[in-house]
Amino acid sequence: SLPPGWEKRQSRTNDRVYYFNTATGQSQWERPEHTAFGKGSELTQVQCLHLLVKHEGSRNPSSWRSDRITRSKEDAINILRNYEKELKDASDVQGKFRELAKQFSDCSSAKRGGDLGPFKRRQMQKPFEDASFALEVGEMSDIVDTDSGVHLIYRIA
Ligand SMILES: N=C(N)NCCC[C@H](NC(=O)[C@@H]1CCC/C1=C/[C@H](COP(=O)(O)O)NC=O)C(N)=O
Repeated sequence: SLPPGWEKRQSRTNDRVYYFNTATGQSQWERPEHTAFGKGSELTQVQCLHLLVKHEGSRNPSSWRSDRITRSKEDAINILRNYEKELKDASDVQGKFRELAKQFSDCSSAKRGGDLGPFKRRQMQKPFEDASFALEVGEMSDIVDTDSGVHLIYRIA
């Protein structure tokens, strides 16, 4: 399928197909490889999965998994590093991510495979927002640290 923001159109002058960039309004013959909202243009919203591991310093150290989360931040990071290794070896990264988030994420989004739904800037804590908006679709973050705990983020849209 085409990268987000592009439309395939039929040229009237000759029966060739061309590609229309709905973000900039320009057209081109070549099939686009990158999203129409290139690095330059401002992304207004993204959709990400996340896997949150809380620790004793989390702003809300409890979750559907545990009434009182007492693990150290260091242990939380080590736990995420193990998931990160598993994900990097996975053939279906998104499927594996949803599976791990469902089982282990300390966020209520676990029941949706870690899916937070689409969000705009200024909705999530800043480190999470910055990491999410810097990802390409299909890319996973490094470990991200917020007041909620430590996260892995996977951008899906
Ligand atoms: N718009 C959507 N879907 N929900 C509102 C999100 C509010 C936002 N939340 C976060 O930034 C944390 C870090 C990234 C995800 C997230 C989820 C937190 C993590 O768990 P908690 O620390 O709250 O116990 N659980 C839900 O909010 C915030 N500004 O506090």
